[in-house]
Amino acid sequence: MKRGFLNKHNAFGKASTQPNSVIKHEGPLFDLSALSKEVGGLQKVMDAFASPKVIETKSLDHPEDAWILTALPSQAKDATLADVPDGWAECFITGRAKRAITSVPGFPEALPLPDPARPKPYEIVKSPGKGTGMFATRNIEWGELIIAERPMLVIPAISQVEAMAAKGFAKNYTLAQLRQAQMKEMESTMEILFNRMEREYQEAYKKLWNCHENDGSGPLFGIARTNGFVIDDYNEPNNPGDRPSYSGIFKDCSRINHSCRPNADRAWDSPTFSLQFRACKPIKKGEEITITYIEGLTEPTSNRQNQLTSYAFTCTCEACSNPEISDPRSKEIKELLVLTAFTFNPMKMAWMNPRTGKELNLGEPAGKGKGKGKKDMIDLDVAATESGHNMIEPALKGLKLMEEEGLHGSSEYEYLLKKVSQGYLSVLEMGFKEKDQELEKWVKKYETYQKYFKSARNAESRREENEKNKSTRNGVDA
Ligand SMILES: C[S@@+](CC[C@H](N)C(=O)[O-])C[C@H]1O[C@@H](n2cnc3c(N)ncnc32)[C@H](O)[C@@H]1O
Repeated sequence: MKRGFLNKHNAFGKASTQPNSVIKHEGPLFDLSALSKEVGGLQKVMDAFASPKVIETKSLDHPEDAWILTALPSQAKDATLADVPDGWAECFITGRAKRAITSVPGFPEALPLPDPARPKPYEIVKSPGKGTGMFATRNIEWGELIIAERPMLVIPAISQVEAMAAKGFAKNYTLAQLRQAQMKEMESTMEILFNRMEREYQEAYKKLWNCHENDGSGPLFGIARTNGFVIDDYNEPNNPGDRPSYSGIFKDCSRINHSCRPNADRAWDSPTFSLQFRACKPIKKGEEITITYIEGLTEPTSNRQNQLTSYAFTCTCEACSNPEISDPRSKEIKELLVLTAFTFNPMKMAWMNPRTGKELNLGEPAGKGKGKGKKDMIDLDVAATESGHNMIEPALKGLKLMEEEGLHGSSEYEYLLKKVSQGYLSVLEMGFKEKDQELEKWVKKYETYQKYFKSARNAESRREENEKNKSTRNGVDA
């Protein structure tokens, strides 16, 4: 892949951070309706595409739907990274998102240091066959914070760009024209954002990988599409399917390569305005630090490879290199995950899929007791005991298989830890005192997992907290 091509681009002028002034788009972002009437479509008139019209404003209070360019956390004019080592992001966001970001309690908190007593745990160096990557400079423990980093840029995620474009462009555009116009428009906005970036960030940005060089993305937007991490907060209401609306591009985090059996996990933390990565397996000095770029790590190898096509590489991780071992094991894990998701409904005396509300045809619930008979007298206690027993066995098996498969950093692993703990809790409540130690062991494991991997503060943690408060208020055990 060609590198260094960006140096020639005329967008890379003098660095000018404009921290306290806000640049606002004037009029609709994607109104190219006049051009769409041209015979031959937009292709013919690429140079005539409207560039975003921007006006400077000192106002800090913007209408909810206005698209603005702003630095967050805001900085003094001409601030440098030497003055503000935690950094800041040049953002292209709505007035609504800016309000949401800045109203998070504690914003902008200082970044946590990985471990002040120990040397920096990573370096960015060449990774054979993968360009550049992040490598451990010392042993890193399970759960340890590897890096907390603020984005250099925050821009609309691709699904949000599409939602905006669908609204703003003329109806008679073909899909290809629409895509072309989106790309052109985003590239123009990226040029303005880039020119606002601090000089050191500009240099780092230019060096990031671009796997969208030949699809019309434009050099700056191509880099953003290759290196963006979804920011799990501040969603726009017009984004279909409640998908994350924003994406962040990072100096170091964006260098982390993919593995289907990753050793690090990430979470967005709103008060510090940073993305945080923790080791989800012990990592040895010299080992590459990897994350997953895709969903569904228990999917078959071919599905995972398909999901990676937009990144233009073929994964060669342990699982992708040994599909004959990995695929059947992953299939079994998936089945166990489905099984443990079922709950026993004592009113119906049946196992229910909580998502579909349908009964599972498993036969009788396992275990001893009078609840075994389908039409027996309904006995909530017995049903709960059996539900616990039934949950423990598949969950333990799933955990073991996940460890063998190298998936013990995944959210499914946490889910199974919870299921085992719940299982032991329910059998203990029924008087099986000998299970006390087992319960303690698994609850401790689950809580330790949560302490590290659920420590970030974002929309998800707020939602979980609300649900917990709601169920406590209703007198239900949280
Ligand atoms: C976000 S960048 C990661 C950093 C990048 N390697 C670099 O040099 O800056 C994503 C790109 O890295 C490369 N990459 C990531 N994971 C890889 C892997 N497992 N094998 C080969 N290439 C990989 C691909 O080119 C991908 O498009």
